[in-house]
Amino acid sequence: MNAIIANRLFKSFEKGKIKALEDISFEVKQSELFGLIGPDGAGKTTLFRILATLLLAESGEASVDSLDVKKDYKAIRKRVGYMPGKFSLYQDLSVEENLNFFAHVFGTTIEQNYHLIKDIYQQLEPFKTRKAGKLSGGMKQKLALCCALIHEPSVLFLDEPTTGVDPVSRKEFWEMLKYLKSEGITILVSTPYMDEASLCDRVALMQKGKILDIDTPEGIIEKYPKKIWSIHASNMYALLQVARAFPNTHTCFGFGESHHLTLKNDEKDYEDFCNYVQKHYKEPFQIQEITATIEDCFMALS
Ligand SMILES: Nc1ncnc2c1ncn2[C@@H]1O[C@H](COP(=O)(O)OP(=O)(O)OP(=O)(O)O)[C@@H](O)[C@H]1O
Repeated sequence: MNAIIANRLFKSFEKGKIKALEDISFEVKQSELFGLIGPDGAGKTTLFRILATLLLAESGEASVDSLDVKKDYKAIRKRVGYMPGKFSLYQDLSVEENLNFFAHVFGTTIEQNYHLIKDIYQQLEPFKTRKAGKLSGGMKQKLALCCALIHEPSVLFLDEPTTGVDPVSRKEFWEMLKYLKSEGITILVSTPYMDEASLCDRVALMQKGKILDIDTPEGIIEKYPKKIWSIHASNMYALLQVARAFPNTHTCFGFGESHHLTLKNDEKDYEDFCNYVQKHYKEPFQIQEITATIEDCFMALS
């Protein structure tokens, strides 16, 4: 069964000048961990706001748990946990006060749904009297997740929950999401970090209000259309200049500690490329065929 359906959603701002969403359609199955992957301005927040019934689309339909976002907005709000990207907590309230506040709004108590938040809450408990504004980034995100879960939602909307969070907390956060999924909760999560795509069941790659592709992370990688190589040398900048000057270079981008290279005619150009670099870069360099990452796929699609 589909827990979320978006069908041909359009939304623009400033009298149509900014097209935030253009023909967005996708479905998320029950208990699926579905990622919206895309850079700033892709339209992720706008999409969350429409699905969370906080904003109306110009056209198109959407439903959450088979309820219509327009007609049934009150019922949807009771079933959905929404963690907005911009901070959702009351900075001057303590950890415990924030949780109690959200529980009270939804007519429940911390005790009633403790099983869902137990693992995260135990990490927060030593700081329960600390004001939310004084927590670290990772702790704030954990508290915000607890607050979004307090009424035992069937669907969770998490807008960039790991942005600005340290790598250890990011890892813990994703482990928590896996647990929540195993509890039957459907999760729609957005992230600008391409490496987090592999942690989702399926992802939609988004850019400038459009969906470029929807698939499992493995499916997206399998569809990558070209051979790809990683190149490395002591002077990475000079290597990039030379690699880009080779007439049959298709793309060459800096990628962490190496550059990722594609050639117009794939392996047919490989030898000529190596000879060209040897001639113009003059110093030793390493080249190795690799499997594309989600980021490579994103670049190829955009
Ligand atoms: N209320 C608004 N008024 C005008 N433009 C808006 C409004 N909300 C969003 N936009 C614009 O719509 C586009 C999509 O924005 P959105 O916030 O949905 O993207 P995003 O993928 O969530 O990126 P970010 O992480 O920057 O929020 C952007 O160009 C943004 O500037």
